[in-house]
Amino acid sequence: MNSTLPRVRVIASPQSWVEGEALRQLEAAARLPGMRSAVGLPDLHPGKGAPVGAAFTSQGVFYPFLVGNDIGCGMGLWALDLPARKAKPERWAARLDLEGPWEGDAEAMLADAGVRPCGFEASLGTVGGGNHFAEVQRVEAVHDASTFQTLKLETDRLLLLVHSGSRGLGEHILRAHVDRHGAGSLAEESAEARTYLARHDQAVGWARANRAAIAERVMRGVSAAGRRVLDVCHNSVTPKEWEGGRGWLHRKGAAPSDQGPVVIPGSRGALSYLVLPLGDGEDHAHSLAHGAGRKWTRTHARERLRERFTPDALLRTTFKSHVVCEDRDLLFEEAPPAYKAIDRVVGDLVDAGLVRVVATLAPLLTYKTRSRRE
Ligand SMILES: Nc1nc2c(ncn2[C@@H]2O[C@H](COP(=O)(O)O)[C@@H](O)[C@H]2O)c(=O)[nH]1
Ligand SMILES: [Mn+2]
Repeated sequence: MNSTLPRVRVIASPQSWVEGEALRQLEAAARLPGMRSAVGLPDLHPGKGAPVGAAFTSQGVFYPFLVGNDIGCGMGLWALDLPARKAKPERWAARLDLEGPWEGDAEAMLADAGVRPCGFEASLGTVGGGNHFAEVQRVEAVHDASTFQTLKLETDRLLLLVHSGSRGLGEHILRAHVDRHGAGSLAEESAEARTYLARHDQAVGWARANRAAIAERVMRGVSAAGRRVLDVCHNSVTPKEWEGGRGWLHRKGAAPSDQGPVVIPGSRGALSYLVLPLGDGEDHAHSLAHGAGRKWTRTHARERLRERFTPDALLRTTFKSHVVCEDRDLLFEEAPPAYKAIDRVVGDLVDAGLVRVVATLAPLLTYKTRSRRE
C-alpha cells in the first residue's frame, strides 16, 4: 500500500450527513483480508452488509458480495431529437407503459453490448423496482458550455436518463456465489474467480443492453429518436493497475471517474448533475458519487411520508414533473425527501477537486412502474 494513501477515506464535508452505520460498514470492509483501500463517496449510506456509495481496492482476491446483486446497474443518458417546447409529460404519463416483454430484437441489442442471450431476456427492456427509473429531462442550466458542446448537446432538446441493471440475472449470479462462498473472497487465479468474472461481465453487458432497450421503449412512447450520450456502470468489480501493482476495483453505487462525463441524479424531485471528472486517481478509488444516496430507510420513508402526503400529491413534484408509479409503497419509499440533498453531494465532489459541473437537468416525467405490489 502506498503510504500516502489512507486505507479508509470518506469524501464528504461536515455539512454532508453520513450515517454512523455506513461508516462502520466501510471500515469493516476495509479490514477484510486482501483489502487495500476503501473510499466512501458523499452519497455513502448503509447497504445490506456493505455500504452503498463506496469503492474498494484489493490485491490477490476480490469480493463479489461487495458488488451486490444488481451487477452492472448504471446510468445511461440519451439526447432526444425532441424540442423541449414539444414536451407532453401529462399525456406521456397517462400512456407510457414499460411493463411486460420488450417487443424489440433482444439478440441484436445484447450483441451490441457484447453478450449472448442467457435466459433472462423476458426482463430485457423493463425498469425493475427499487430505485430504478427512466426520466425525461430538460436542460435547466449549462455551466460548462465547451464540454456541453463537445457532447453535442443542445439546450432546447430533451434528454432521457435511464437507471437500471441486470434484473434477475445479477441476483442469480450472486446467489450462486453466496451459496458456495458466503461473503468470502475469491482468489484471483482460481477457477471460481474465472467463472464468477465471466458471469459478472455477462451481467454488466446485459444491464447496458437493458438500459438501451428501456431507452428505445421510452423514445417510441414519446415519438422521439435519440442518441446515447453516455452509459456508465456503478456496481462492478474490474481489474485495475496502479503505480507499482495491480489488483481489483470494486464499485458499489460508485460512478467511474475514468470513463468521461457522468450524470449524478438526485431524486425524481431534484436536479440531476451532468459532470466532468477532473483527473482520475487511486486516492478516490477512481470513483465518484452515483446519486444523492438515501437519507431514510424505505420503512422510515413510508411511515413519515404517509403522514404528510396523499399518494396523488406524490405524483407531481416541486418541478411540476409527472410521476408514473402505481406501486403505492414504492411511491412513498422513493419520494424526494427520502434522499440526501444532491447539491451538497455534488458540491463535495467539486470542493474535493474531482468534478466540474457541465449542466443541470430537471425532471419532466419519471417512470417507475405500472405494476401494483400485492
Ligand atoms: N432523477 C432521479 N433520481 C433518482 C430517482 N430515484 C433514485 N434516484 C437517485 O438515483 C440514485 C440511484 O441509487 P442506486 O443505489 O439504486 O443505484 C439514488 O441514490 C438517487 O439519488 C428518480 O426517480 N429520479
Ligand atoms: Mn443502481
